[in-house]
Amino acid sequence: MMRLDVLSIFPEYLAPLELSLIGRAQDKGLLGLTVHDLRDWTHDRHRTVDDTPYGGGAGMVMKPEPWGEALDAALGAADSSVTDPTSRPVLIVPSPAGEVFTQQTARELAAHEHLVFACGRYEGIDQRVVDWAAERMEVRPMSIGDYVLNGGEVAVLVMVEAIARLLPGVIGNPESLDEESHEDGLLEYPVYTKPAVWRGHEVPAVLLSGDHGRVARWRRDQRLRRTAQTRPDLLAALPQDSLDGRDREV
Ligand SMILES: N#Cc1c(-c2ccc3cc[nH]c3c2)n[nH]c1N
Repeated sequence: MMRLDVLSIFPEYLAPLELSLIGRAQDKGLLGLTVHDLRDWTHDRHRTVDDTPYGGGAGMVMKPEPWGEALDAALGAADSSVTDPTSRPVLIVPSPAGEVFTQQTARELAAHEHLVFACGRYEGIDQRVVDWAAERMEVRPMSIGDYVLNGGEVAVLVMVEAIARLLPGVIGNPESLDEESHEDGLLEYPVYTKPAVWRGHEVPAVLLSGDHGRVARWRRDQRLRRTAQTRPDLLAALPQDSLDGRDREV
């Protein structure tokens, strides 16, 4: 069972992870999620987690001491002598300066036994926390996209959902993971359900034909057209042998 620990000064921000698929996966014992309040590792009356930046500048920086104690607790008796990389904890630090989180990243991280997420706020976490942690475990500063958020919690919601849904048993029908956007480099095909006509818009006739071969070819064509139109960069990145000659004529 994968273990996920999330450290934040706003633990209630992670409440949505108790819902739906992720919540049911926890109930089924497919993953273990613990959200920690970073302030539990402060020792002053005001439960202080931030201070002014060395070198001056606007805003505040998150103090290293609470993070050090919180990570000690989250890592517990993590056995640093373990050689299998997927058995060692990974510390994921949401940051606009991190590597971009993609479906490939989600697949990689879904293979690990223990992920720890450190949600920063203010101007960020004192860099020494990352440097200290990197002496003990894999540390991956991670960005969910080229825009600026106010903290790491939203990014953790995104990453945990993208990772957890790949774990065996979390998604009811694992076949629904196939042909999803970004799973194999192409965008997904358009989907339709009843009624056959809605506000003058008809379902494509091929989908009513009962000819599974034709439907499969149509869906493949739609994926290629959509990708070429909306994300040509993804087409360009596809391995040469993944598109047959016909595909290239899209
Ligand atoms: N991941 C990610 C982020 C962030 C981010 C993450 C953490 C903090 C802590 C203070 N400000 C933050 C912004 N902004 N944009 C992204 N893609």
